[in-house]
Amino acid sequence: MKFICIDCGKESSSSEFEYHCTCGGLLDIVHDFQRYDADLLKHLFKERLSERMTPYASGVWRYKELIFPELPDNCIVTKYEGNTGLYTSELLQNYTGLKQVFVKAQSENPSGSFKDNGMTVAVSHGKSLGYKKFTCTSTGNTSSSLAMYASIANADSYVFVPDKDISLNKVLQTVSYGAKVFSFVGTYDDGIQFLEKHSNDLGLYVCNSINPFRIEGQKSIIYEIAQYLNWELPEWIIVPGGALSNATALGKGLHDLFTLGLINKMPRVAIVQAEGASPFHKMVSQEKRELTPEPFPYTRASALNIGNPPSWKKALHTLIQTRGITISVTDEEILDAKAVIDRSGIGCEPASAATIAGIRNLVSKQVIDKEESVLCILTGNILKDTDILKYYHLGEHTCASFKNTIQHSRLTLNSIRENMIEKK
Ligand SMILES: N[C@@H](CCOP(=O)(O)O)C(=O)O
Repeated sequence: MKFICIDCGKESSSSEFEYHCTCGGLLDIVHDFQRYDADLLKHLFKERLSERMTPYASGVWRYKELIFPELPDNCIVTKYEGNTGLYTSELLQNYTGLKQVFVKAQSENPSGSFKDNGMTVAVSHGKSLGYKKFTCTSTGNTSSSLAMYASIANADSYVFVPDKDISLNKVLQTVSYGAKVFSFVGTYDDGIQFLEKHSNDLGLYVCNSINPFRIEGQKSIIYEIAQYLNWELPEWIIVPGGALSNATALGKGLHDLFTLGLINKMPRVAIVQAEGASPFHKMVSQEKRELTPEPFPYTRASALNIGNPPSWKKALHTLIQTRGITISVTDEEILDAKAVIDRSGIGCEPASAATIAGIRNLVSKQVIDKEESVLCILTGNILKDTDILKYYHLGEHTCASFKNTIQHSRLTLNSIRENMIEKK
């Protein structure tokens, strides 16, 4: 394994682990895949599906050879993450206008978000280097995931969360797993800059997605999708875009699968941002070469409250290699799409629903054809943000196409029953 700077191309070896190159660019991990044969890999990954309670039962470590082959098994910190469901529903088909629409529910991960796929690898790497103190800045999913794995590794976690516009549920989850949580004035972007400057002095191992091991782990999401679908991917894969680690890992995973001959066609990728936090979409749609940070990002999909996504260059690479596109959607579109995902029995946090909202939009503009097959990645669990559920179902939200109101009345159970019999 080697580290290559995505800006200047400088190579460094795995013994000199840093998050950045000396030029300031982010690092990418490059493996030697020459030695692998596609059929042997398929066979190995299939055999491991019958593992139980071993690291290889994990939907991440099943693919260890493609993620972190050098890691000794006794350093693996796992909660058997991955192995999440792939679903479709008639409601989603009707809502998007597509005949074939799948969702991959990373929301079913142990801490309730896709971050677990990357976090198991980052914390395992940190452990292998002897770290006992882990850190991140977060809108709440990264922090919950880190806090959970750090506790399993018998280590400490120090988490920095913005003091507003994030979900309290996620902060409470983080605290409950045992993290020391610091609430600060500023955004995720300020937190990243702080950690980039000070984590080394503080002896902290950073678990945000500027850490390339996070990206290696998150690649497993598309590996798993490909394996479930017998190594034939849909024509489109859609992801929400905040810090852009999801889009980065997707592009890298697709590149691996294609290079190894595990798939023979690249799907197209669409990255969906929330209108109030869409610096990447603006850059792409205006054909600019540099991202202009947004100092005050705001969306109700709080996981996407990011104005200066650190991985934008890596995500741009994903777009280039997949003939990908970007789009932004309003909070209203996100919440209506979320209601449909929830009503389908799948459920998700608001950020995830940006995908379905994006698809609906792209289908109506005929960018995605109704006959094409589409899959989107759901990032977080329905209970990650209960304030939004209250707002949508009990509040003043009026434009919901699936408004699912709770019957509020002072009726006795008997009179409710009589009412129901009458309506039958
Ligand atoms: N929504 C994320 C923010 C991005 O975090 P990172 O792990 O990609 O650095 C969160 O849950 O914090």
